Amino acid sequence: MKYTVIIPAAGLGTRMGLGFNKVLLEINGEPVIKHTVRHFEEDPDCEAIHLAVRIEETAVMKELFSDSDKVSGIHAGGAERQDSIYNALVNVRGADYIFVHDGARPFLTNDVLSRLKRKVKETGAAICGVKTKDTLKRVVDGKVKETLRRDEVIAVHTPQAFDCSLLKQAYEHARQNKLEVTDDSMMVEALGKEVYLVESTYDNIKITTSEDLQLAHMILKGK
Ligand SMILES: Nc1ccn([C@@H]2O[C@H](COP(=O)(O)OP(=O)(O)OP(=O)(O)O)[C@@H](O)[C@H]2O)c(=O)n1
Ligand SMILES: O=P(O)(O)OC[C@@H](O)[C@@H](O)[C@@H](O)CO
Repeated sequence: MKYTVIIPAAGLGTRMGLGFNKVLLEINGEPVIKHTVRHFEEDPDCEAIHLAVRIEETAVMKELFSDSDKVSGIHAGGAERQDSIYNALVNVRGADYIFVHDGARPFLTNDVLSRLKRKVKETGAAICGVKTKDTLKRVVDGKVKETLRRDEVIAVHTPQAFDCSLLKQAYEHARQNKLEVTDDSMMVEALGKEVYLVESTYDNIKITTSEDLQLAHMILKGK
């Protein structure tokens, strides 16, 4: 199967507190976004890579990927992650499948990618995630309302993989209905479509806060 990947990288990285976009932070001598994009550069099934970037960072991103044949679109990001992805998505043509992967998740593995490819081919909508290790409770105003059934709860990661026409339909529907989402699956779920889960790895972290950076260095050391 062949696919196109959209990588949103147009955040501010506010929770990292660096004062600049965390995807440009160097780990192991290279910006996070370079590590992330490499997984798709090296995957023969990935035909094209589309990035959504902050307008002020367009030049630096173009420079970072100037030697890439696969990075075929660098698009202006939007106010929210979903706006950034939309701006890239409307420019994707001729793809059967679209994968969406956070620019801030640099530790994807080939096994996770392979599982997603198999599942999306079979079903049209596949996401990845891991079982949670802690007990999970729903808490409102500091008071426990309920304990969730852990066998029914998953911490969801990216990539998330979809049939191209389904994802485009889901994004248009979300825009028309002003849906605010935190992942792409939520838009497809809103259409009433089934989304299937495959296993991710605990290392497939999103670099979000400064603790994640320490974790990132440990993951790299272990590789
Ligand atoms: N308007 C936005 C917001 C986020 N992202 C991207 O979406 C991914 C996941 O988002 P998140 O971890 O929330 O990143 P930031 O928005 O940068 O972080 P923060 O919320 O702390 O500012 C990141 O690769 C980020 O660059 C994006 O492309 N456009
Ligand atoms: O923290 P935010 O809500 O900005 O972004 C979260 C998303 O990136 C996240 O839901 C996916 O990576 C899937 O976990």
